[in-house]
Amino acid sequence: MITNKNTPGSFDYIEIQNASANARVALQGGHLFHYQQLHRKPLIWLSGKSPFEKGKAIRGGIPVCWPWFGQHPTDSSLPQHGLARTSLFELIDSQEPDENSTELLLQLQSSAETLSIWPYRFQLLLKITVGPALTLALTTKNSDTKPFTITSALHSYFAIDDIGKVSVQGMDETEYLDLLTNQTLIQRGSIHIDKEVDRVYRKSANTALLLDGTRTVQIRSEGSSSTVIWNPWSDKSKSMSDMEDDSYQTMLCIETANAKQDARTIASGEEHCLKVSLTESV
Ligand SMILES: O=P(O)(O)OC[C@H]1O[C@H](O)[C@H](O)[C@@H](O)[C@@H]1O
Repeated sequence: MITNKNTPGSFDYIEIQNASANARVALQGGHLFHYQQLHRKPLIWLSGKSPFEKGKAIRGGIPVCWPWFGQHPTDSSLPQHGLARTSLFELIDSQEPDENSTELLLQLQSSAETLSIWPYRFQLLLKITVGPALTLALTTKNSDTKPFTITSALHSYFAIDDIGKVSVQGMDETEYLDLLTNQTLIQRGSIHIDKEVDRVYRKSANTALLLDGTRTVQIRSEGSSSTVIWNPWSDKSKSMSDMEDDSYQTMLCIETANAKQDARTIASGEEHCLKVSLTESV
């Protein structure tokens, strides 16, 4: 079942319920902010202090960072993580192929407003499939006459039981850029988090595993060879108005990205798809 809903502040979202899972997707940002398999805990984390306000990004869920990830490369006055996450997408198609699966197709197209921030014509399509797995496929189509270069991320916030028990597998021997120190290092073994972490793993494998002591999540990426791992830890959580002080203990971002050297140049008329598929097992 697909239902149009809105919060008391008139923040529009779509609620999906089928035989295997339920989910919620805001039209602002094409932002999935809830996904939960039947009889399981939510897989995707959402801050209890997240604003649902027009023009402000939701804290949690899977923000679409596009057409740049992080700070704009030349103009730091432009919004962090690009223009998509605060722009209004439209729902252009929805399907319920069987009782276990629901598909939404959302679109953002260039407009006078986007052109004033980023001077290229584009069509951005986000296909979200809610079922036993959660899949997001973000397709960038260049409808301009000149090529453009994007960085981007499907910035997934995972709900976890206890950050102290988390390990992320699949990055052994992978080079990463530590965004906190600007050092390039090599990962040895699994990733464990015991402090603030903000890293871009380069040439990362297509599959990573997140284990938190109670469940395992398989993260399969396509069209991406960079993965961002982020946990703000205690001090930064306290400094962020949209996070609860101890929320760093129950969330971890593992972001399927085209970040840093993994930027993609798309020729006029061409397209690029960044995709992630999440499957949970106990
Ligand atoms: O606060 P936001 O703009 O949502 O960004 C949240 C985080 O996103 C990514 O993980 C970046 O690598 C971090 O540097 C940033 O702090």
